[in-house]
Amino acid sequence: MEKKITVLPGDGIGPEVVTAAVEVLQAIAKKYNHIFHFAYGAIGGTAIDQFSDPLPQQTIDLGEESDAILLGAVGGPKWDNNPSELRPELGLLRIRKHFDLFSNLRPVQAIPSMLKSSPLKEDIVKNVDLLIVRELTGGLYFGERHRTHDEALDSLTYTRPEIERIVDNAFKLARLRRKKLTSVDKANVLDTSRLWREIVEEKKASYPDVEVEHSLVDSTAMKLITDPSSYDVIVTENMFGDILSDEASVITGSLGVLPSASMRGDHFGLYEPVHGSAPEIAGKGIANPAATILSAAMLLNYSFELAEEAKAIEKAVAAVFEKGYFTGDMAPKGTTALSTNDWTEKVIAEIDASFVREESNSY
Ligand SMILES: NC(=O)c1ccc[n+]([C@@H]2O[C@H](COP(=O)([O-])OP(=O)(O)OC[C@H]3O[C@@H](n4cnc5c(N)ncnc54)[C@H](O)[C@@H]3O)[C@@H](O)[C@H]2O)c1
Ligand SMILES: CC(C)[C@H](C(=O)O)[C@@H](O)C(=O)O
Ligand SMILES: [Mg+2]
Repeated sequence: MEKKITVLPGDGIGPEVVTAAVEVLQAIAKKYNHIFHFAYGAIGGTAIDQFSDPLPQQTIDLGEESDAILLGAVGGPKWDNNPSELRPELGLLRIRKHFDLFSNLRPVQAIPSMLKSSPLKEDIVKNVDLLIVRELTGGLYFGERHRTHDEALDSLTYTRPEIERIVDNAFKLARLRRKKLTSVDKANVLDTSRLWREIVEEKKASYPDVEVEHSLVDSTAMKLITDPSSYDVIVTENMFGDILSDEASVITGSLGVLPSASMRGDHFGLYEPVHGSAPEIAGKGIANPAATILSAAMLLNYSFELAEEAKAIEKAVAAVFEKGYFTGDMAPKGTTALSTNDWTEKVIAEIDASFVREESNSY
C-alpha cells in the first residue's frame, strides 16, 4: 500500500514524540512492504514564528493532498501572551474545523503492566477499557466571542445536526464494543445540554441493543476516578470531553500514553496524543512517546484499514511496558527511566521480533 501522511510536529515535545512515531511507522512500512510518504508542515507556535500564522495555507494544502495527518502538540510560554488570533492553539482549532473533524476518539485502556504507574488503587483501574467520544468542532471553542478590557464573552452553541452526528457516531462505536453508552452533559443547568439529552433519547430507538445512561459532568468527573471500569463509551460535548480525557489519564498513570483520532466520517483523520507540548520537559529527550506511537496505530487502523499493522504496534507497546521499560513519567520509584529514543527503539525491536516470530510460525 502506498499512502501519504502529513506530519505536523508542532511545539515543545511535539517534534520529539512525532519523530518516535514516524520511526515506528517506517519500521511497520518496511516489515509489511508498504510505502508511506511523509510530508512535513508547520503548525502552532513554530508556524507563528515562521509564517506569522498558526495554520499557514501551505499546511492546509499538505493536509488536503494527504491520506491522514499525524500531529505532535502546539503551544508554549513563548506565545502565551500573544493576541488571540496569534495563539498556537488556534492553529489546532482551525485545522480541526477546516477538515470537519467532528468526532474525537480518545480510548483509555489500563493494561496490567501500567497499573503500578497509576496513583489509583489497582483494583479500581485493572479492568478499565473505555472510549471517550468528544465532539470536536462545536461548543464553546467555536462560539461567538468578544473581549473588551473589562468584559469577555465565550458562547456555547450547539445545533441539532451537530449533536445528531456525534451521538450517532457514538452509538455505532458502542455497538462494536460492550454496548453501553454514557452521555455526559450538564442538563440541570444548560440549554445546550437539554437539547443534547433530548437527541440522545430520540436516537436511542434506532439502537435498541445499546444501553444508554445520562450522567451529569460534575458527578461523572468523580465516578471516572472512583469507578472507571463501569464505563464503555462516553459521548460528550467539546469542553467536557477535553477535561474528562485529561482526567482519565490518571487511570493509566500518565497523560503520555493516551492517543486520539479526530475523524469526519470517512477514512481521513488527524491523529495526535491527548497531551500537550509539555514545555517544561521539551528538548530533554525524556518525553513519553507512547501516546503518539499509539495515535499512529489508530492512523493505520482507521485511515488505512491496516488492522494487523496497528495491532502490531499496540502489541509492541504493551510488550515494552510488560518488560518493565518506562520513560520518566511512568517509571516506578527505584527503576531507571528510558529516554524517548531508547524507549522507541525497544518498541521497534518488539515489532521486528514479533514479525520474525510470525514468519517462522508460518513455515
Ligand atoms: N493537542 C495539543 O496540541 C495540546 C493539548 C494540550 C495542551 N496543549 C498546550 O500545551 C501547553 C502545555 O499545557 P499543559 O502543561 O497544561 O499540558 P501538557 O499536556 O503539555 O502537560 C501536562 C503535564 O503532563 C506532562 N506530560 C504531558 N505529555 C507528556 C509526555 N508525553 N511525556 C511525559 N510527560 C508528559 C507534562 O510534563 C506536564 O506535567 C499549553 O500551551 C497548552 O495550550 C496542547
Ligand atoms: C490545546 C487545546 C486547544 C486542545 C483542546 O482543548 O482541544 C487540547 O487541550 C486537546 O485536548 O487537544
Ligand atoms: Mg486537552
